[in-house]
Amino acid sequence: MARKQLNSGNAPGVELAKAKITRESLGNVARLLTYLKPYRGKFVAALFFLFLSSLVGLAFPSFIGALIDTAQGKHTNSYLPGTIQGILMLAFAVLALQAVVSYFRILWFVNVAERSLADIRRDTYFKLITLPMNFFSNRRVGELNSRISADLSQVQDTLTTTIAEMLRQLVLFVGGIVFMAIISKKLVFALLLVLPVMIVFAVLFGKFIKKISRQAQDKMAESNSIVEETLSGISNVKAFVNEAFEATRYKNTIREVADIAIKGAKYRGMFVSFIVLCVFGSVLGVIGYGCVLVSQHEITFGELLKFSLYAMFLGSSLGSFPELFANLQKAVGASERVLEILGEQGEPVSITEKDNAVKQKITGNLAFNHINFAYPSRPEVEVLNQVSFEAKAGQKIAIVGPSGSGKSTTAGLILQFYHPQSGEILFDGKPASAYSLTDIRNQIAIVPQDVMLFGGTILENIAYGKLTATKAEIIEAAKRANAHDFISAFPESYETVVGERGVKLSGGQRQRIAIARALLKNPSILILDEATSSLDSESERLVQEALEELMSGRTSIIIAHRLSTIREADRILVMEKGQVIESGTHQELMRSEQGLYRYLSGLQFEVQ
Ligand SMILES: Nc1ncnc2c1ncn2[C@@H]1O[C@H](COP(=O)(O)OP(=O)(O)OP(=O)(O)O)[C@@H](O)[C@H]1O
Repeated sequence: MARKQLNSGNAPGVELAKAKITRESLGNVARLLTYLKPYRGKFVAALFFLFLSSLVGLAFPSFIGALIDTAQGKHTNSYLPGTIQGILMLAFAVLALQAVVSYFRILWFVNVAERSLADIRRDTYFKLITLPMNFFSNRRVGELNSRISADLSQVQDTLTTTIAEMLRQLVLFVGGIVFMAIISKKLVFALLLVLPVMIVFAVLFGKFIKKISRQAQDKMAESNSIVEETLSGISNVKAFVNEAFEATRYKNTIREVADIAIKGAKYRGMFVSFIVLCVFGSVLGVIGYGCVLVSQHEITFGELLKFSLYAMFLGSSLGSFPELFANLQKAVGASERVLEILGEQGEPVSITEKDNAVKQKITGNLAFNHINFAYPSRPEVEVLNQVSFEAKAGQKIAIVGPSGSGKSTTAGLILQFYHPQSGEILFDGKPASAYSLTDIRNQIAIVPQDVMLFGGTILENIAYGKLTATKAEIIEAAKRANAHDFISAFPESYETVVGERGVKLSGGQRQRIAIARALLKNPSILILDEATSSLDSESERLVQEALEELMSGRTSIIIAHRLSTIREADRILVMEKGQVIESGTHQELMRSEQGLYRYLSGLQFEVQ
């Protein structure tokens, strides 16, 4: 039977989909096996030791048979000593060899698998974080996460356990047949008569079971995503009093999972019963026939015992194949999903820190020239239509407009998260393509609506803007961002842990941390995505002051929700349905009586 896993993988409990084993899928997996290359010496040694230990395992029935025969005064095996003592001594020596070999085989297999898996994990992660935004908009975080955790753990299990076990069982199977044939061809012939029928039946049955377990896995994934969505949006669930709705939704899918799994278990149970009945039943029949041969003095009693032990090896290795094969199928599926990521085209960004130094400086001139854009996931919906504007270095450009008009999309294009289908984005008069992606993003900072803080300390969170910053630089940035005072008020000051397991910061405090982060980055172009939720007036004043400090001397693109904050902007672009329909200063735009800006201003004035 398949052994317990020997590694750090966390695959148990996560049922992974299996894939068809075809020449193509095996070819794919072979691509992952190239990760074994640096460790091939150890891997080959482990394989050899595995082979050796399996082979040595095959010697035991011979020892036992020979012991019985010798006790009865017969010397049936000319390769072994003729005395009980001699056989025992040799058997113990082989046992000791087996112990040593087994130790190294496990150690080396795990060693190779863990190291190569760490390499695959690293590459997959590197690939993931350099993939374009479009890749992420089409996938769920949970699904991607499971590729790195569950899928790779399955591959790991296969490398450390399944492959080894398959080889071991194969050696026992083939070796068993050969040794049995040496004892009695007639008996082996009898055994081989029943085997092929059982194998064909087992394969067909296995396919059927696979289909059912796939259904269960799909349903399970559905129920997992309910949990994930509900928990990550728990405040929404509570606010809408939708606990009952979510509970029913989850209860129903989970019941379906159970129903399908039970249906699967029924057939799996039948499958196991079949194996037990047929495999062991036929072994029993064959041994019965062996007894007849002993009574006719064709073989000795010791040889029959030896044969029976080999037959048991054969039975157990046959019994273990379905599970091992299923594991292999899962690993093939898992590898294909991992390879899918590894095969994606990443963005040309560097993942080595030393390549991140700015090579081409941008002073801060930015222009959009007749930009047309549709998201790759929805190519038929034009989100930006002929958008043109210019921001000279140091200017403040505000973008206003109703929800869905394309403001955040414009920011995404500046950051090169996406690329326009037509038109050009120019930095200092040169097209974006003339710069490396790293150079552009290194010289732009964004203060987003929802500031994301990592689960580390405040110091680390500010340092995210410039990883090489000294503590003095970080404190200086925090001071300029009006954040130093509130940070110092915490008992652990800059070492205070924030995020899920730490202090919860208020919206205004988070924004000031984001501003400090941006100050530290010292960008030429700044994108401010103004928070829609309003802060209390003191907090608002502190944030506004910090923003003024941040904006001074840089090109700022302000996505504004409150028109009161952008009166001083050099130009205001008014967007509607992906088009810039008005542009000018606050005064200019207010003069246009029928203008959208004036209308929106009026609305906000009424609300305030
Ligand atoms: N990743 C995406 N894939 C496909 N369509 C998107 C994507 N992101 C936004 N859109 C669509 O693009 C349009 C413009 O969205 P955008 O977020 O730029 O608007 P916005 O003006 O910033 O709105 P808001 O003020 O509500 O933030 C919307 O119709 C939106 O549905």
